[in-house]
Amino acid sequence: MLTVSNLTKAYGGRTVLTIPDLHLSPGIHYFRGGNGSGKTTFFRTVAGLLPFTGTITLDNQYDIKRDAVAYRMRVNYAEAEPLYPDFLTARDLAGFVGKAKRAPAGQVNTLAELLGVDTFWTKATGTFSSGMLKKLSLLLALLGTPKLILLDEPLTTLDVTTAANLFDFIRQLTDRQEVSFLLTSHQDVSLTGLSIANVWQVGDGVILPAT
Ligand SMILES: Nc1ncnc2c1ncn2[C@@H]1O[C@H](COP(=O)(O)OP(=O)(O)OP(=O)(O)O)[C@@H](O)[C@H]1O
Repeated sequence: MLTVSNLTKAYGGRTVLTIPDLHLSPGIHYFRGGNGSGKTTFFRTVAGLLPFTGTITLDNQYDIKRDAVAYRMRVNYAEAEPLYPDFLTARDLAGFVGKAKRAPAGQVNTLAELLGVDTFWTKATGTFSSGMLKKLSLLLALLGTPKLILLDEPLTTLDVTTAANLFDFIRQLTDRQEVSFLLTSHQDVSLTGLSIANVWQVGDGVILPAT
């Protein structure tokens, strides 16, 4: 599903990740590691938000650099701590992102109800609690017809009902083998109820299968 080759990611000349060769099969992948180990850097790089050296290819077809638009249409990302321009509403952002990601008719409203974003649809994000920001970021990451969704710390600040709805929805998508997910969490991922077959340890600048 995702192939990473000869990747090096540095900030200001300091290398924080080196990934010679990583193949991720379809399904749900959990990345664990201590604070500052490189999980968010890896996710932001795979999402196409950070420059890097090397190659990232989706489905042996879409190269993140060569096929930049096609790749980004198929890879969505929810930040661990999302921030938006504070004057925009949930409706504004879902409208923009839904259009950019070519969301199918009705998808925005269905997801807004699933995640409870409909209850604060027209409020400015500057007035949101951290849980409301998290719900909106998860909604945005589900829009369109992605093949891969990256969720950085989806459990933090999410209320129990919304978390159950979200993970039920993810289970349906992965059962139908439509979408793959990469997750990070400092909390117990068994709380998601998802069957996570692939666990990776991030640390010392590398990513290795967890033992
Ligand atoms: N914008 C940046 N500029 C410089 N260094 C950065 C930047 N972002 C992250 N780093 C460094 O890169 C390393 C990896 O950070 P990253 O945020 O990827 O870790 P993480 O595993 O997501 O951590 P956490 O679990 O605390 O969220 C750390 O040493 C961090 O200091």
